[in-house]
Amino acid sequence: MSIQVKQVTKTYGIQKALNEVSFNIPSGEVVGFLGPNGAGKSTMMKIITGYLPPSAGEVEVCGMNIADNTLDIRRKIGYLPEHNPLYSDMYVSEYLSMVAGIYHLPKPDARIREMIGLTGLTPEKHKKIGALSKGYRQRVGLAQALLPDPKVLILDEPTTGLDPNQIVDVRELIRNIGREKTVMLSTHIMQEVQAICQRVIIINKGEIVADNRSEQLSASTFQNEEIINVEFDAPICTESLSLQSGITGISQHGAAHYKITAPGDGNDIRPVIFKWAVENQRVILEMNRESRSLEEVFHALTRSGS
Ligand SMILES: Nc1ncnc2c1ncn2[C@@H]1O[C@H](COP(=O)(O)OP(=O)(O)OP(=O)(O)O)[C@@H](O)[C@H]1O
Repeated sequence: MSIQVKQVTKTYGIQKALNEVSFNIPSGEVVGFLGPNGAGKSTMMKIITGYLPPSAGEVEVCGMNIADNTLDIRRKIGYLPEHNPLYSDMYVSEYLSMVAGIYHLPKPDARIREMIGLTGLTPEKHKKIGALSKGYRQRVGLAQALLPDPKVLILDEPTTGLDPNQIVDVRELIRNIGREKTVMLSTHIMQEVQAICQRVIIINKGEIVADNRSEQLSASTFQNEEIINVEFDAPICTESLSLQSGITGISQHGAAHYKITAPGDGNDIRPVIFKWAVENQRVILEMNRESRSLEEVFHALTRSGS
């Protein structure tokens, strides 16, 4: 197991930022850590990387307890904090040399060249960091996080503030890195999770509210409801259809287009709709199960009051 978080609580004065949070991340998994503002994402990431101690609970990274092995663990973790702290007066190569020195890397020049290539910094490597665009500064942050060849990469909102082209590039970079390393990334962007992550953990008000494979999250969240979209050849009598067993609701969307709801109990409602259409001389032009977007899942799990 790469990361084991056991019953972690963190309080800042009277503010409880994390409340008995537990999860495990196996080696090689790319996990999206989602939550609204103030949910506790950055706090959790700072605790995993050893920059903040938990108030209670334990964290193990690569089998080592963070409280007893903070320095060893920092060598195993690459960390890109939310506000990527860089020295704007340093040149890209100079900054990466300094980071390599901190880690006592055996062949720093070769490794720096490799990371500059991997993160696409080659055309900008002779510039001062202060002269770089935000996207390239983010790449410098990723390059420093990757320099010691960490087993685990923790990325706090890695694409925030980037333009759409830079977002695509940095996502592609993270996807490639995720083939070899355990990656945990926080984000507010749902498409980012769908594009990069195999698994999603959603945190709200300091507590985990969902933890599932990306593709299963929707079904597990909306397990008590299924929606079928049906387009008939002409408007139908909804009262008649709603009397069929298993149908809990019908709403009209367009001339002959309906959303039909049924309990998500594993019973397929589509044959019932089909049979009703035949008996009532209606033709079904299109029928499909609606898949809920990750946005809807996020909203359902984290809207205020939940
Ligand atoms: N140093 C601190 N002192 C006091 N309270 C803090 C401190 N750091 C964070 N908090 C509080 O803890 C809670 C969790 O904050 P955290 O930064 O972990 O959330 P987040 O999910 O990363 O939010 P965002 O998406 O806005 O970055 C918030 O209510 C925040 O105000």
